[in-house]
Amino acid sequence: MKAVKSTATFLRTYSSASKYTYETLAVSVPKKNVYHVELNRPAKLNTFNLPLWSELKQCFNALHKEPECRVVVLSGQGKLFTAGIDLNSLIEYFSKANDIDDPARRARFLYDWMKECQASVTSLEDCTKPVLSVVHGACIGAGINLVTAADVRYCTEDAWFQVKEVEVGLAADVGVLQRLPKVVGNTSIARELCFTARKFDAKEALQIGLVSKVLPDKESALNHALDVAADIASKSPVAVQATKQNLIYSQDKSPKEGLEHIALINMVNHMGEDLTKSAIALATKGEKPEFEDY
Ligand SMILES: CCC/C=C/C=C/C(=O)SCCNC(=O)CCNC(=O)[C@H](O)C(C)(C)COP(=O)(O)OP(=O)(O)OC[C@H]1O[C@@H](n2cnc3c(N)ncnc32)[C@H](O)[C@@H]1OP(=O)(O)O
Repeated sequence: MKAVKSTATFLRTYSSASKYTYETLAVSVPKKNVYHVELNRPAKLNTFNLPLWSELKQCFNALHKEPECRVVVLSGQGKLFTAGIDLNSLIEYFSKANDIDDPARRARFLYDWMKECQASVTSLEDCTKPVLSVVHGACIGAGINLVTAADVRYCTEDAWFQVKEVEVGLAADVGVLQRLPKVVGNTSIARELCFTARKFDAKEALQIGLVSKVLPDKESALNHALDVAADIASKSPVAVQATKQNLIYSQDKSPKEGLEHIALINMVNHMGEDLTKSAIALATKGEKPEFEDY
């Protein structure tokens, strides 16, 4: 089994990651054009405090614009992927809201916070680079909202999942209710998991289609994700990113609308060099082409 290289080695090799420095996230570039974003609050089980919500959005917005980034692998440092929202920050936030006497202003304060947290999760979809997520240990509450906004999910044999919000007394509000039914393509199981908040394991996650592969441990799961990411990164970034844009767009549109969307994107992209390069290489059985950053 290949070992995962240390972050220091990656940073030496691909120095552009040093631009991306955060309090709650670690960003490295383990392979050419592959960025690795790690939730980095291991002592607090990578729980979502205010800086993490905000930095996730900043990071994915920045990677969206980073020409050298073609694929993102998302994982968590420490013993598990994430234990969900930081309950202390949740309590602190509600106590701040309760200090606002006027109901209209209190409601606006709560609304604005929810919208910020939603935007943080949705930044994975807004980023046109494919996001491959790797869950190990546990993925609770906000975590399952997050990974359902990723393009691909892998997990380890020891992983478990929980849409825990109803146990915390709230209806999940950062994406899982909207995305999980589509991700698993089965509203009955999605609703059961959201209503009961029961834990489910890696085997069930694979069986319902939440994850596409279960790997023995974190090292093999990360290596697998990085290999898939490197394969995607070797392809035309113009083609890959248009594919993601259209898959996301088509999720809640008719085939006709989705087809119109891809026709509009491709009428521009078909004039680009990547199509010609790829077609010539395939037709002549030539070498795999290299593509410019995008
Ligand atoms: C508008 C936004 C809306 C978003 C909503 C999102 C909702 C949710 O995410 S609901 C889910 C909330 N999360 C939980 O209920 C999980 C709570 N944690 C646990 O059940 C256990 O910690 C767990 C089973 C994950 C792991 O247990 P273990 O025995 O291995 O570790 P612990 O000793 O419990 O935890 C280690 C330290 O982490 C702190 N911690 C764990 N979870 C949270 C959390 N959710 N919020 C804040 N802090 C957490 C725990 O207190 C320990 O800290 P310390 O005592 O300082 O070592």
